[in-house]
Amino acid sequence: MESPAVEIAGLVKRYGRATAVDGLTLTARRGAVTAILGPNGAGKTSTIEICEGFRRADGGTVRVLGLDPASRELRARVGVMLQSGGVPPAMPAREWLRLVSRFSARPLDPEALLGLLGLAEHGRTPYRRLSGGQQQRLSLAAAVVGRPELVFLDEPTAGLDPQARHACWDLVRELRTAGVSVVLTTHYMDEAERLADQVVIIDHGRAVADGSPASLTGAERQLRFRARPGLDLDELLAALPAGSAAKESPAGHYIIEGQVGPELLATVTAWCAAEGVTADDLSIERRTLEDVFLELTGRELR
Ligand SMILES: Nc1ncnc2c1ncn2[C@@H]1O[C@H](COP(=O)(O)OP(=O)(O)OP(=O)(O)O)[C@@H](O)[C@H]1O
Repeated sequence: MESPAVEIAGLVKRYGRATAVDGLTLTARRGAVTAILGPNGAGKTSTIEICEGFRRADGGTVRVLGLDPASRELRARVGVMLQSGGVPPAMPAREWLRLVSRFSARPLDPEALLGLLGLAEHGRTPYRRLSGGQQQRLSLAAAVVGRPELVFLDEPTAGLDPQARHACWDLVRELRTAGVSVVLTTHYMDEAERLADQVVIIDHGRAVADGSPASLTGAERQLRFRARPGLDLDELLAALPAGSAAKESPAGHYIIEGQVGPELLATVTAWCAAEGVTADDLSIERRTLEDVFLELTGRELR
């Protein structure tokens, strides 16, 4: 049987006395997009860098395409998006991409990639004169130009404008269609929800949730509205059908769960009217990945 794209079991990474990754276990499937989410400092970059062979683990096992991450064989098979670029400052964008493509036996067309990522007009611009977002797109192009089997993308769309973000998403979808495995980290929940086949949420260096976006958010719908903070939810609950739940999170934002149908909707609006409360932005929605993320990882800043 073909080995998974990435298989991590009981991974531990320490920096001095601090434990950044604390027994992380996850499997990223071949040909799928796996998104690793987690608050700042959760251990995402440490994990990715261990998979890329840039850092050593202090415990546990990591297999990338069935091999040790340090294996030389992986260099030609794995694409890595470097945050700092690793590009000589005076190197024009097109020349860099062409140079990187020559390391591969079957590269993608550098010109097509430049076009896809909106860099065609900047092909002659030295790397140091590209904007931050353009440099980032060039790093993304360089990670995939060698037609790798697996790509690691650490926050590929951080700081990109909406157009560039959509172009990046299109590229990731094209990679998946071509059978490439993609492992990415992101702080954008909508990005994970749109792109990922599998989402792994990590917190304090451990996986706290793992599954498809739909399985994590569930099928249940919620009724949401905004109103003045501090409504008496016990009183509201007493009026709702049995089995309902109500919470205020954050202040002034109300979420009602249960059998969300006409009866519940009518009861909530009637109760609000009786209280003299206007329910703003009333909507019926499924839980979002952001809801799940905040429930699992809390609201404290890291
Ligand atoms: N080289 C290092 N030396 C010491 N501590 C480090 C080093 N790299 C990371 N850490 C610490 O390890 C923890 C995990 O960092 P890591 O960069 O893996 O988190 P992350 O999930 O990628 O965070 P972010 O979302 O902010 O990028 C943090 O507390 C960080 O301060």
